[in-house]
Order: sequence, then structure tokens, then C-alpha cells
Amino acid sequence: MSDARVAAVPVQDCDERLVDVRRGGELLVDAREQGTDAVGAFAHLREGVLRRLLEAQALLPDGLRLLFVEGYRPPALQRRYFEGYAERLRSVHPDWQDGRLRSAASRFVSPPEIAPHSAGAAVDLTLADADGHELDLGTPIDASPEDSEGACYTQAPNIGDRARANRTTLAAALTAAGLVNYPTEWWHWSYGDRYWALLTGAEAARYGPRELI
Ligand SMILES: C[C@@H](N)C(=O)N[C@H](C)C(=O)O
Ligand SMILES: [Zn+2]
Repeated sequence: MSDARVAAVPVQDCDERLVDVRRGGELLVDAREQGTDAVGAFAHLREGVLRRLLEAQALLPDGLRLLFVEGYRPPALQRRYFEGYAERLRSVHPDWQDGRLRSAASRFVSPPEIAPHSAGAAVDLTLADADGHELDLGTPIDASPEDSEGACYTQAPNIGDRARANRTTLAAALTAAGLVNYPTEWWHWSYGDRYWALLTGAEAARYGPRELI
């Protein structure tokens, strides 16, 4: 997300609604974000993104399901995450100037003005078995590059064979349904945002950041 080409992608917002993914009951929704989110913002996605997630789920091998963890993120929360991570980097690298800090922080957390989660276009998710138990994908969701020694990178070599196979299974289904992965984070997938447009060659993003209501 630190690449200037992402911010340069224009947005032609198609104004699709943000919908609550819990409503249809087809997706398994993890409760870890719920505690801090009274209105359930985290469980929202643009309609077209949810439709593609359900397509992806149908493509998984028998007995596997998607486990949805976080979708929409209000711009103010995105800003808190971004500034918090930049501060963490500043404490480790007190010699870095603001521009370098911003660029380094943007690799793991999007700047609010281009954030795909704040557009309802990105989802953090993993795989679960038929009983709803989370599978091993090599790191916890949201493990930073510093905390995981880089194992959060989708193609990281320092994970086990089972985790690698699970990442491949997840990627095959989501890619076939039209989503793209942010390679710094194996769990982060999106459709219709600026990053998606850059990767797919679309002329514009379909979804830009907005408030929930
Ligand atoms: C904070 C991290 N889980 C995340 O969501 N990163 C992506 C790149 C984002 O902020 O859009
Ligand atoms: Zn994400």
C-alpha cells in the first residue's frame, strides 16, 4: 500500500450497499472483533464482495469453510491503526524521518485515505473445518512482519507444509472468485478497491472509503 500507484488509481464508486455478512448465515463469522464493535461494523462488506466470498466458499474442498474475521473498518479506526503502527515503528527506529516512517507503516497498514477495509472491499479471513475449528495457516491473523519474522507474507518460506497447503487452498478458491491478495498478509483479500484495480488492470476502483451510515 506504500506504492504511489495505488493512491493514483481513480475511484468510480458504484454505490453498492454495505451489507451485514451475518444476515444470511452462510459464512462462519469469528467473534474476535465483536467485543470492541457495538454496531458490528466489522461484519459489513459491499454486496459484490460478499457474493464473491460465497462463490469462493463453494469452491473449497468438502468439509472446509471460510472463517470471516474482519471486513469493513471505519476510517477513524483505520487512522488509529495506522498511527499506532507508525508509532510502534518510530519507537524501534527513532532515527527515521516522517516520510520513511509513513512509507514503512503503509506496507502493513493502509493509510486511511486509500484503505480497502474502509471501502468495504477487503476482508481478513482464514479456513475452518466442518466443526468450525480454525486451520493452521502458519501465523495468527494480523501477525506483523516484525512479530512473525516475515511468516505473515503469503509466500513466506518459514512455515510448515500443512500451513503452506492450507494457504494454497485458500488462495485457489478466492482467486477463482475474483479476489486479490495483499502479499504482505496471507489473510487479506479484496475486490473492487484501488489495489485490486492496480493488479487487475481495471481503469478505476469500484469502491472507495466511506462511512457505514
Ligand atoms: C492491520 C492489518 N491487518 C491490515 O488490515 N492491513 C491492510 C493492508 C490494511 O490496513 O488495509
Ligand atoms: Zn485486511
